Amino acid sequence: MSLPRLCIVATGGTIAGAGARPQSTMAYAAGALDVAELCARVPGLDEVAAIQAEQFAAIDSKNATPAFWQSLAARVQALLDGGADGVVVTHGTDTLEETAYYLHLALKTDRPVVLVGAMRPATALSPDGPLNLLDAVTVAAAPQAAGRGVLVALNHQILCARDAAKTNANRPDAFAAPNAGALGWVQDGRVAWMGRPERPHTRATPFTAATPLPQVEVLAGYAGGSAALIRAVAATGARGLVWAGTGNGSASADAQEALDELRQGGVAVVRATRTGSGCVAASGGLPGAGTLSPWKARVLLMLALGAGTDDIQAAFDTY
Ligand SMILES: NC(=O)C[C@H](N)C(=O)O
Repeated sequence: MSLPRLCIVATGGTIAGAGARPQSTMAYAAGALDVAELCARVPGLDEVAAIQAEQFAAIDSKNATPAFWQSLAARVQALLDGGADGVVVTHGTDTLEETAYYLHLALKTDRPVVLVGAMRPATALSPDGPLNLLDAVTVAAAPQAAGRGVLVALNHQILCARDAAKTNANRPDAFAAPNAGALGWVQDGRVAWMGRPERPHTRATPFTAATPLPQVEVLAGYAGGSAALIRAVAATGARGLVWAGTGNGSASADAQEALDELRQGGVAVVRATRTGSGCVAASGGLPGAGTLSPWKARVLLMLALGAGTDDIQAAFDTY
């Protein structure tokens, strides 16, 4: 039986990080190792799939931008259209959840696309990257991965790109899907599936890598926060603002007044929560982000505005 033909698209991050001190998970250069070195550190990779590897970028994911998402999506789409059976993207963990959700909404494919990263650099005493990469390739090679949209594989878990979130700054088990749980698990080279994404993704959205991504900002609510920051958004040229509100997306009386002014001035404002989990409904004339985190709500708001969507709440209720 022939092996699936997978592409590994490397973008940098700690998974490709190298530092001088083996105990350091802070002082290292993200993206220092190239994709050939990354693959060479994973014994057995070529027994799971026929791998074609390419270096797309070598960035720390804190420096990822919407333009980066678009060019990455265009490249992954080209590889899939060119006949790849699936794609694994190695990525820094800091903004992996944003890139993953963007790809989940913008790619037009049924084939598996799996994002993977690591919390410890490749030169650490016990790096988590090599097993994470082997697991991600194992997931992308699994026939049942097809049609589940973009997946995130780290620390044995398979998460839906819509729900995956970095929930810890240091630990190898940093990723979770607080509102949804795992779609599956990888253990000893075997994949156990637990669920499928409920909401439309990939082929079932109107978004593509060519959808414009207008500027959308995020501001957070906190005790004594200044409404002046909210008012200042109008002058930045932003088309949208995600309000990472306290509790269920609430805003102080001052903040609510400033948010209303912004909305009346034509900026699309969406309420989300700073709590890390839960569901935010529409309130006070503002649409609610539902179970999306503020960062994911920003991705969807950019795409919805870029696609000319009139009913923003409907987009949040759908995707
Ligand atoms: N663990 C990591 O990958 C963090 C790194 N700063 C990055 O996002 O590129």
